[in-house]
Amino acid sequence: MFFASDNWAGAHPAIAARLSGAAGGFSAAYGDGDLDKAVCDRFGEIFEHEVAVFFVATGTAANALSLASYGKPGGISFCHTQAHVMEDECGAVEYLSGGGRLHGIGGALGRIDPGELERALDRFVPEFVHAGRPTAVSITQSTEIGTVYSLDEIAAISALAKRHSLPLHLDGARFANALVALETTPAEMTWKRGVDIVSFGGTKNGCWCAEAIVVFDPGRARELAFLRKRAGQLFSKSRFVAAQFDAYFRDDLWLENARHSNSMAASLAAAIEAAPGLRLGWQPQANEVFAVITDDRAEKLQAAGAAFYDWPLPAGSTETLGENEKLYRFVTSFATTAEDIDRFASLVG
Ligand SMILES: Cc1ncc(COP(=O)(O)O)c(C=O)c1O
Ligand SMILES: C[C@@H](O)[C@H](N)C(=O)O
Repeated sequence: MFFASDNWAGAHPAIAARLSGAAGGFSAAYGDGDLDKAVCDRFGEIFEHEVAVFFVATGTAANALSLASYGKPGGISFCHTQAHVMEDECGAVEYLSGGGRLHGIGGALGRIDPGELERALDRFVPEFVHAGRPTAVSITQSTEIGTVYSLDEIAAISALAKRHSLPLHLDGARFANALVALETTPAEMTWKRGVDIVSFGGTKNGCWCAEAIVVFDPGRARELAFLRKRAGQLFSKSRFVAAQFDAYFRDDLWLENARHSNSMAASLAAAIEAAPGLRLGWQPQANEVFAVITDDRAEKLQAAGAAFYDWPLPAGSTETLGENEKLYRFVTSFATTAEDIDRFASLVG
């Protein structure tokens, strides 16, 4: 019963097999191989748009390089106050953008509040050097607390960014989970709603180690090519990332994995709601479940083998924690089974 993170899950067997299958023979290196090109073309088909694609090793690299590619001296990227780029990337954005800053915007349940974003952006007077200057807006989809922006919410944030001539970045470490939750298409959830650049995550959804930056304006690609190399993120044997995405997209495995992961989260949430003395922090929309549990019961669950950990209450939460209660985060994955959920339910019942 490992609910600590989908980063704990292994690789899907089909992806592992494809990776091994790509091991033999020779292929041009550094992204110039036939498989690299075929997979990049596949990204274009999936997004229904001409794209430039850059494989990188981690979601942090994808986020930091995406925002750095729009960086300028005094640049500021706007993100949610509890965004991963703000709280869990060790200053990667600031470092790779040569000193760019992050400005946190509030909003309930992990989603940027458009009114707060508008007020923050309106405070910046062009060319007033002392304050620096906005360079990008970044949203996380699905968010760090398992919620999802609706298509209209993405469009509203994008409209604000565009009013200030800013690009919109989407941290899609869990892109597939959000996509199937909204039952929409990659095009509808990105460029058709004004998203300019995507950190496209595969690692948490069945890949060994496969992340990609997807750029809808190929004119910006040249900058990213140099930023990626300088960051040490250009794989020499990039065919092994391409092979993973080849299997990931084949027969819509990526969507099947995400649907399974989300459905396991819904089952886990139901088990929590049915359990005496436990309660959900909020309804999950993707593959992350947050629950309020007393310390003693959490300890018993962890002693029985359930891996999960406590999490700070999100901004805008109406939840109040009792003296011996904490909020805990549970993350499901393609590898979570119904037996895991049943075992958890039997322990909390
Ligand atoms: C929302 C979000 N974005 C980005 C990342 C970064 O991914 P990585 O840990 O591979 O750098 C994570 C990590 O799990 C994440 O949860
Ligand atoms: C750092 C931690 O939050 C990681 N991104 C996870 O989702 O497990």
